[in-house]
Amino acid sequence: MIPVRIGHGFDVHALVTGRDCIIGGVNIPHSHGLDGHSDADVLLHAICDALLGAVALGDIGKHFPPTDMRFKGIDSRELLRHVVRLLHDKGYLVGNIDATVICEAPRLGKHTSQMCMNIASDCDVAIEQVNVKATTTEKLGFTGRSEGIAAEAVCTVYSK
Ligand SMILES: Nc1ccn([C@@H]2O[C@H](COP(=O)(O)O)[C@@H](O)[C@H]2O)c(=O)n1
Ligand SMILES: C[C@@]1(CO)OP(=O)(O)OP(=O)(O)OC[C@H]1O
Repeated sequence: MIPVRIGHGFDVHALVTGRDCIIGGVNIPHSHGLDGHSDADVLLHAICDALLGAVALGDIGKHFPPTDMRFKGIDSRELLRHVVRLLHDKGYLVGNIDATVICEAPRLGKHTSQMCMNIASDCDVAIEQVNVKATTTEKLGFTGRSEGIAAEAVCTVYSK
């Protein structure tokens, strides 16, 4: 068994009216929310993909197809906890997670510590093992025009 593995995840969701803006399990007050089959938590989806990638288990769409009504409106923290169980079943534990959310608005600085707490709890790790950052794209591109929000995540996992 490979003792340490890394994973990478990337996700994008469109910003629309009439939806909640849930990022890292935090419902952030904002004029627009994120569109998707689930609660569209772009950050948790990038983290799920990083963890799945680290243990070569495919991607989020393979495990939770967007055509499956069981996942309509689902809280992505449930998806993350399921992914962590799969990782444990494969004999691995989460090492650390570092993630970046990319958007002009909402401002995320005051919410990142709660996001880290949610992620650490769902991944069964200490808060020191999780980091969430935010950046803009200086008004450039689809994130710069606030058409959507992107997130990237990298993680390490290690064998039990
Ligand atoms: N949605 C965001 C974007 C950024 N921040 C914080 O602002 C800092 C500067 O952003 P730049 O895009 O100019 O690098 C960034 O480091 C974050 O701390 C934010 O809170 N919310
Ligand atoms: C999370 C899932 C669940 O059906 O739905 P979406 O909210 O559309 O999110 P996406 O990042 O496109 O990943 C696909 C699905 O697995």
